[in-house]
Amino acid sequence: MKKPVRVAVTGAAGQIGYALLFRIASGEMLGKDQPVILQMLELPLDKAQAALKGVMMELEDCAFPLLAGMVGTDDPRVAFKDADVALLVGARPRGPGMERKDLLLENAKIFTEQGKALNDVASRNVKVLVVGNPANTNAYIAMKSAPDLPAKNFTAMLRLDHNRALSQLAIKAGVQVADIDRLIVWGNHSPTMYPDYRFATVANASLKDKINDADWNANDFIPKVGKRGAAIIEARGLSSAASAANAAIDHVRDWLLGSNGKWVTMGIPSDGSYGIPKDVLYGFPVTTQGGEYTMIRDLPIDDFSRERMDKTLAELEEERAGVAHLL
Ligand SMILES: NC(=O)C1=CN([C@@H]2O[C@H](COP(=O)(O)OP(=O)(O)OC[C@H]3O[C@@H](n4cnc5c(N)ncnc54)[C@H](O)[C@@H]3O)[C@@H](O)[C@H]2O)C=CC1
Ligand SMILES: O=C([O-])CC(=O)C(=O)O
Repeated sequence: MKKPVRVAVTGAAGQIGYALLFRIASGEMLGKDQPVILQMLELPLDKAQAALKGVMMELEDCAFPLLAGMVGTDDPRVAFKDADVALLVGARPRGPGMERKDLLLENAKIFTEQGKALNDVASRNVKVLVVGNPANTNAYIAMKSAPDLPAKNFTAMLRLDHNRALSQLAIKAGVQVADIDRLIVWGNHSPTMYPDYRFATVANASLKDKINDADWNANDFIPKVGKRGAAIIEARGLSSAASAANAAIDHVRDWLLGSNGKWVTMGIPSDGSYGIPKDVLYGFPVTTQGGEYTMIRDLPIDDFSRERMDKTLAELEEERAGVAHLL
């Protein structure tokens, strides 16, 4: 029997938590032979803690053979103690009359505190995925608040955008999702993101040549992927949850177990590549192996792409400036 992996999940009683925890406990994230200990954080409010208790009762009722232990808490230092993986899902949602700036500042407080707690008590090689919005900037704040941990271990979730783009491309080209490789989503997890299939292949042929529709790319595909989150809210009255949990599982599974040469998108701190300033948490194409990711470098960037990559960068720089005084 392998040694259990400690997985911390914040916002554990929320929508995404409910779609995520059961799949982690069943082995879909770390493998069907890998025991896990779930360390779940919720707000110190009676309602949130009661809901968390209910989720833990249901986890118990599943009798998952791989679930080696559970902790439910309102204290980040308990939730992150010795954590090998931390999924930071809980965040402050936008309230009535709240400006984007207020939302940033409220979340900055949460992610400063959680970054510090990770710095103090998590495994020295903890792999962090930030899902809670604004995900890139929250990940940046947590990274800056954890100076003793490797900066490269702080990532933001662009995988839902990547998966959304994959499905739209497969529908348009009449091909299977599984046959598409080399897709990228550059930038921020926001409508400014740039899904880019210039290098994408399907069965080793160019997907762009197969689609051959620049107007669809600019006026249909890019805005549709960018605004998909809003379209789900409009349709469901609630934001994406099962698909977000699924993307979180894909992100961590590929990071830890490898992408087998496939390109995947991760929000990672820039090393200065592609003119993205160092440390900006930006969606980049990577391959993964043995718990490490490697950025795909030196891809040619045309004018159309440069303009979009700079626009999403400008938004991230603005978010970063808005919280700079707290870091
Ligand atoms: N990066 C991405 O692709 C996506 C990100 N999201 C974001 O994920 C976040 C969670 O979404 P849902 O689960 O639908 O929201 P939700 O509101 O259903 O659940 C969030 C949970 O987090 C808890 N929480 C809030 N602050 C916390 C804190 N400081 N510590 C611990 N727990 C805390 C709340 O009590 C709540 O139970 C939101 O910020 C949402 O915008 C959602 C979909 C996709
Ligand atoms: O827009 C939201 O609140 C949820 C989200 O990030 C998405 O679905 O991409």
